[in-house]
Amino acid sequence: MAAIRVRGVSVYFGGFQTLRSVELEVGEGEFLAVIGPNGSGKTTLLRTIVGVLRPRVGAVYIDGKELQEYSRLELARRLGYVPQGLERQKFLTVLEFVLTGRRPYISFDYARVDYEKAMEALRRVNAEHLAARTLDTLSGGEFQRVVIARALAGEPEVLVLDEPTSNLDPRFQLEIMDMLRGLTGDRITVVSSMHDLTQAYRYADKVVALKGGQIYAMGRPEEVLTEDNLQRIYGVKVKVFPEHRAIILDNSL
Ligand SMILES: Nc1ncnc2c1ncn2[C@@H]1O[C@H](COP(=O)(O)OP(=O)(O)OP(=O)(O)O)[C@@H](O)[C@H]1O
Repeated sequence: MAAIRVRGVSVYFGGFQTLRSVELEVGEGEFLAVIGPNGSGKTTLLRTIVGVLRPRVGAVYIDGKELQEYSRLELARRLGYVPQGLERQKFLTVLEFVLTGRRPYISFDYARVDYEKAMEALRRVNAEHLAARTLDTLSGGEFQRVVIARALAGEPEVLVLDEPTSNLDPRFQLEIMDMLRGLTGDRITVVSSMHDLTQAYRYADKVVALKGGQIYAMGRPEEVLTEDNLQRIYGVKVKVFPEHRAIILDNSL
C-alpha cells in the first residue's frame, strides 16, 4: 500500500505555468479530494501524480521512492488512473475493455484469474450486467462506471480519479463515492478531483483547494470548505451547513 508525497512541483506548458510549487502529502488509505475552479490545475496535478506529466521542478514520491525510479510495469501495478473524457474504443466489449486493466499482470494471455478480477471490478461498480455489451452502446454514466472498473481490475494501491461522478445520476454518484470510501478501508489511497463540494465534505479525509495552479488551502474538509474560503476560491457565495455536512450555492443574497 502506498502514501504519496508531492514536493515543490511546478508544471509548465510552454511558457505557461500550470502548477506552482505544489507541496502535499496523502497518507496510505487516505481519501484526498482536489477541488478548485475550472482551469485551476486539478487535472494537471492528477496527471503529474500518476506520472503522465513530468514536472519541470520538484518530484512525486510513492512510498518514499521517486516516480521516475519505478519501472513502468511497477507503476502500472501500483497506480490506477481514471481520466476524464476517455475516448471509447467502440468495438471492444465491456469485459474486453475492463480486462485491459489486468495488462500489468499478464505475461502471455489473460488467465482465469484476470477474468475473475475483471468481473469482480464490474460488480463493484454495479455494471456486471453490461459485460457483453460493446462500449459504443453504453450511456455516458455506464461508460464512466466501466472506466472505473478497469482501474479497479488492476488492484491499484493508489487510485487517482478525475471527476469520477460527473456523468452519474444521484444514486450512482453515491454508490461510487461509497465504493471509493470503502477502498480506503482496504488501505488503498484515493485521490479524486471533484466539483461537488458536499461530496468532498462528506467523503474526503483531506481536501486540497487549488486556485491559479497554487494550493490555496489544504486540510480537513471542515477547515478548507468554509464559506470564506469558497467565496475567495470560486468567487461565488456559498452556504455551508456543518450539521448536515452540506454546501449549496447561495444566490439568494
Ligand atoms: N496540454 C496543455 N497545453 C497547454 N495548456 C494546458 C494543457 N493542459 C492544461 N493546460 C492549461 O493548464 C491550466 C490547468 O488545466 P487543468 O486541466 O489542470 O485544470 P482543471 O482544474 O482540471 O480544470 P477543469 O475543472 O476545467 O477540468 C488551464 O489553463 C489549461 O488551459
